[in-house]
Amino acid sequence: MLVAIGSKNPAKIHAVELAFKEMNIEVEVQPMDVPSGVSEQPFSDEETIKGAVHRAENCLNKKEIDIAIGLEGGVVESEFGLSVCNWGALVEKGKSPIIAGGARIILPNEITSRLRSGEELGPVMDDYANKKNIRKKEGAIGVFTNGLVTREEMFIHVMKLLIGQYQYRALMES
Ligand SMILES: O=P(O)(O)OP(=O)(O)OP(=O)(O)OC[C@H]1O[C@@H](n2cnc3c(O)ncnc32)[C@H](O)[C@@H]1O
Ligand SMILES: [Mg+2]
Repeated sequence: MLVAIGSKNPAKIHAVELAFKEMNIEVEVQPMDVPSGVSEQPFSDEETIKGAVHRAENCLNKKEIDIAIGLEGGVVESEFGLSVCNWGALVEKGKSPIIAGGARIILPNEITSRLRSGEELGPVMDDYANKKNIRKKEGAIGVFTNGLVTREEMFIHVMKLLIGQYQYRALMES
């Protein structure tokens, strides 16, 4: 089975590959550079979900692919502070998108204030931790959980929520 992923970010690509592998489903994963159709830094669940769905749909439009995955990161305001959010979409040709969300944590104020003034989480995290390309590696969630839950691991969980729902739908339709 050929599965497209609408990103070239290794943390996302690995998560897709590892999730299918863990579930013993053989797939060829094809990373594709596609637009998310939302801002570089989505600021709500709705915008982040939209980005995930657009990424997946744009893969389907581009090539003869049966299933496409979109994974999108964003932030969400709350009474307790700004949290990271991550959403995934699995899109099958001719069917409605399957959607699932990932674990979230509240970001520290020094990160939050910079995001509220228009900066993007990726570069802000690199600056804060004095590292390069955190978004492609452990992610903000990895930094602030002391490496216990990485961005890849969080996306693997999102992928399992997507694949499980995909299998359930197939079962119900059979
Ligand atoms: O190449 P793409 O697929 O776009 O991957 P990305 O790392 O840019 O990730 P998103 O576009 O999905 O995330 C939106 C923004 O939030 C940033 N971001 C999201 N989650 C992050 C994390 O865990 N650590 C660091 N930056 C993160 C990211 O760099 C973007 O600025
Ligand atoms: Mg991005």
